[in-house]
Amino acid sequence: MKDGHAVLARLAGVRRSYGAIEALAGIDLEVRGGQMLALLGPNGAGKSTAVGLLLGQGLPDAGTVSLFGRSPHELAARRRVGVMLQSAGIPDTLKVSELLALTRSYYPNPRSIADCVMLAGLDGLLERRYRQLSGGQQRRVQFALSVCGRPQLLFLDEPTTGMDIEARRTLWRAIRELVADGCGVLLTTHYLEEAEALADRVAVLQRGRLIAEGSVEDLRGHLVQRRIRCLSALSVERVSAWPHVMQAHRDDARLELVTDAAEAVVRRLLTEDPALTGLEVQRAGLSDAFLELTREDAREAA
Ligand SMILES: Nc1ncnc2c1ncn2[C@@H]1O[C@H](COP(=O)(O)OP(=O)(O)OP(=O)(O)O)[C@@H](O)[C@H]1O
Repeated sequence: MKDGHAVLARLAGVRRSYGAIEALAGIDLEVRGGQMLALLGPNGAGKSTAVGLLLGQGLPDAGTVSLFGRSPHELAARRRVGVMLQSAGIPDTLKVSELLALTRSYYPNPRSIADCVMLAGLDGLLERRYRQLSGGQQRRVQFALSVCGRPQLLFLDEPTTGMDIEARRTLWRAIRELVADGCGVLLTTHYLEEAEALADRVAVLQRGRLIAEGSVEDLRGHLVQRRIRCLSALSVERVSAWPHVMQAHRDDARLELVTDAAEAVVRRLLTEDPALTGLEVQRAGLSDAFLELTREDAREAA
């Protein structure tokens, strides 16, 4: 099953406009086997347009789109793909077992029902009608349907929306197993925590352009900022005037600072307030990096 990290899907120099709206302004993107790429971006950034082109919905105005080295319009390429989209269009009067049987019948070498039940956590749901399931249970069935054909490439659009913590953990475990087994995954999500937990690579789209791409670590590395929290009587006005303090605010007794020179600022805090307690220094997470990247890009555009 494994063949290194071969490119399974590629967008090269892709442009796509809807009338005057440029949804994709020339992007290059690759999804590789055995890896998860998380595609992030604010609303309207062009994520669905990019995924749609890879699924053979429409054609780019310029550039090339390929799936397994073929056109996404070829059935042979699409057969190797699994899709879990938000708008699932599932015949909802059918039982879960019937939905699985129907979907499995489209594929030459489907997973067994038992495997699907285990992967997606469908215990006890097979004889229930789809429309009588809770939102989170329906998402699990959608996941099972997307993987039952043993796809080599899986598209997941906000897969854990509406799931409780336990169901989300089960799904994350299943996705990790698939990736370890060589499957390539393209995840689009607004849950940065999910991208942080699962993705090997992250690409950030904004206004149709790719503004950052790399590992979660690379993106975090973009940020030199640290967040310092402590219990201190020092005033916000006073610490705001110190070099390298970029933001300061107070929440009751708690003082919170953002700085690009944490060590120097911590030293000064301790010197100027020997009574200081509860010191915490936090590294920025993916969500901080994402916010800063998109803000920076918006500033440049303005
Ligand atoms: N069929 C369409 N007709 C006209 N404009 C469209 C169409 N589809 C998308 N757009 C526009 O193209 C841009 C990119 O939309 P797209 O749906 O790809 O963004 P997205 O990143 O998936 O957003 P979201 O996070 O809100 O789902 C938006 O400005 C959107 O309004």
